Amino acid sequence: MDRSAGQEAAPVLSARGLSKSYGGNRVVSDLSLDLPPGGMLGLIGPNGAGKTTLFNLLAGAVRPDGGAILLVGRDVTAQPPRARLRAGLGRSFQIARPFARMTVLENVMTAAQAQTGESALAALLRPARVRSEERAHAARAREILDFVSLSQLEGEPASVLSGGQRKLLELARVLMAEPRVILLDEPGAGVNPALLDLIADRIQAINARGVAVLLIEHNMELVARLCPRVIVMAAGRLLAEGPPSEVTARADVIEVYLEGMPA
Ligand SMILES: Nc1ncnc2c1ncn2[C@@H]1O[C@H](COP(=O)(O)OP(=O)(O)OP(=O)(O)O)[C@@H](O)[C@H]1O
Repeated sequence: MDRSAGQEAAPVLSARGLSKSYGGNRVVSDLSLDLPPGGMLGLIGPNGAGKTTLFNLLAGAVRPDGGAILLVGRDVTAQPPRARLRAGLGRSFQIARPFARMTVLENVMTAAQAQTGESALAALLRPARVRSEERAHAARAREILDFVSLSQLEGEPASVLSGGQRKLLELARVLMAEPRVILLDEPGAGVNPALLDLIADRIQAINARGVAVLLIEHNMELVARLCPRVIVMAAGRLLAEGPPSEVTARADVIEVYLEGMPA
């Protein structure tokens, strides 16, 4: 079979038959997905569908009961989050919790993948090298803060940031690790419309630089704006996949959303 014509590039991130139960409750069930390099895929579904648990599995925060996760073609299922981060997998959290007393700049710098400066011993033995690495991290953190429009707040404690600004800071922290794929958990939740526009624009810009994005989001306008394709999860399973307008018009998708609504 000739697969060269129209052949898609190998996925940057794949889930193969992932499952996870909590106390007999199957939260993720035989779930598979592929994220192509530089792709942008939405992950939608009603509350409790298992979306965040899937993120936890992909990022390594939770071990699956079954199935496998491949990052750039390598099986990382047994690897801890830090190793996956080093291999290029970044993630943001639904509830951004910056270090409140640290400055905005320091918050971004702590997300750098420390090399020499990671150990106190290195700081003692190679202080010049550690200092020069710190300067490089600060310069890069400033570039990223500029990119997310938080430069003016770099010296302020993170505690002064609004909800939307915290989401931007979270994005900046993810970028500091120079990921090739990012998992974004509800970047638009609780954000005012003006900042939402900025966040959407920045996510698009990150994706345009070749970073693949898997995005959990309840705001369907935002999903439709950002994602050419979405997958729908319901009760831990993959229910549907396709362009947002097609998927959200499906009767089975509408039904699972309605089931979660108060009567
Ligand atoms: N650590 C845990 N222990 C027990 N049950 C859990 C745990 N984590 C998640 N669950 C359960 O798994 C189910 C799926 O939760 P999850 O947070 O993954 O859903 P979600 O699709 O992200 O929901 P939402 O859109 O509300 O964030 C829920 O019923 C939740 O209570």
